[in-house]
Amino acid sequence: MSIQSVAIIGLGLLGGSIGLAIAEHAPDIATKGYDADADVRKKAAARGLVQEVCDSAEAAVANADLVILCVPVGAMAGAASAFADALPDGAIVSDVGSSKQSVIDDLAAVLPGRTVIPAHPVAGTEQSGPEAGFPSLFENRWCILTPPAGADQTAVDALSAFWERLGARIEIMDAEHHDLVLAVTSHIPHLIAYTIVGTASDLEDVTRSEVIKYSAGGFRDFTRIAASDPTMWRDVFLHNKSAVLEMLGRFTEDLTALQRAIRSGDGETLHELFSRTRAIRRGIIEEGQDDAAPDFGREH
Ligand SMILES: NC(=O)c1ccc[n+]([C@@H]2O[C@H](COP(=O)([O-])OP(=O)(O)OC[C@H]3O[C@@H](n4cnc5c(N)ncnc54)[C@H](O)[C@@H]3O)[C@@H](O)[C@H]2O)c1
Ligand SMILES: O=C(O)C(=O)C[C@]1(C(=O)O)C=C[C@@H](O)C=C1
Repeated sequence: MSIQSVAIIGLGLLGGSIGLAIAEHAPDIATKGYDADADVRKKAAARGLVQEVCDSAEAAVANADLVILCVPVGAMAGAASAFADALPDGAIVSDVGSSKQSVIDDLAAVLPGRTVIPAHPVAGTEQSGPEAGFPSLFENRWCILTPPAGADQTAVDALSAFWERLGARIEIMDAEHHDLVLAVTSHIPHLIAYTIVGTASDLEDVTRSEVIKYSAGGFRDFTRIAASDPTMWRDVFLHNKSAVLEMLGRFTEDLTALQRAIRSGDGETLHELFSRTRAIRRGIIEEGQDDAAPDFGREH
């Protein structure tokens, strides 16, 4: 089975990038798209993100052999219900959501008996919307597929081949493992970045001085991702709740140990940790992994 016709639901950063990447890397594939926001549809048409921008989700999926949901994880069920009755027989439904178990549960409920193969391209930026997409977003990036137990292998192979055409590297993982790994490598870093910007900003009120204005390079490097879309990230934390809370617990314990070391003047502990983590971070850069996802380890 090879993918000939793709419908993209949600034409923001991810949906737009998929449309542009298909046009560049797989121009034989036909593309249609739909977004719930009329203004986004207008901008998507103007930028040519897909060949045809439709006025309904049902029109977009007619004749599609792959439908990709590119909406916030909290909107997946609603977006899929809108086209459920028009989905062609045999079509694969996938998504790009940043958490996976909740998407599997939500799509199984609204698309019973249909072929659903969730995916997560681990590639993005702090930008969002129809102006933000670009065709090289997925090149040399991981795309993690989390097929549910008993998933149709032909569909998994077809979806893998599709993402490979866009330049991605494929990893197959179970959804629970995905959600734990991404909690620590992506979700908690965003939470910390959002928090520290809020803390620094609140400090301006206390000190009556312009803390953010004088923020140094470290703060700026570290907080780029705090400019990310609030709806997307609200949904990630609400839908990957247990994995985030588990990893946040571990992180908090490590942070508390450092707090203790600072309070007690334990320089040895601080130096040992900073040396170890510097080597790990430098290793990521030297191995050329800086632009790709970390090594997730293989469970399969
Ligand atoms: N931004 C990233 O770095 C990144 C990376 C990988 C995966 N993701 C995931 O990709 C998905 C999309 O993120 P994005 O960055 O493209 O967001 P975005 O805000 O740029 O685009 C999302 C679009 O979905 C539309 N939408 C919302 N509800 C809809 C509905 N019911 N039907 C149709 N359209 C609807 C919105 O109008 C918006 O245009 C999210 O699930 C996110 O977790 C994001
Ligand atoms: O580079 C960024 O700006 C991102 O936040 C991208 C990023 C990440 O955390 O790596 C964000 C969310 C995703 O689901 C995948 C990628």
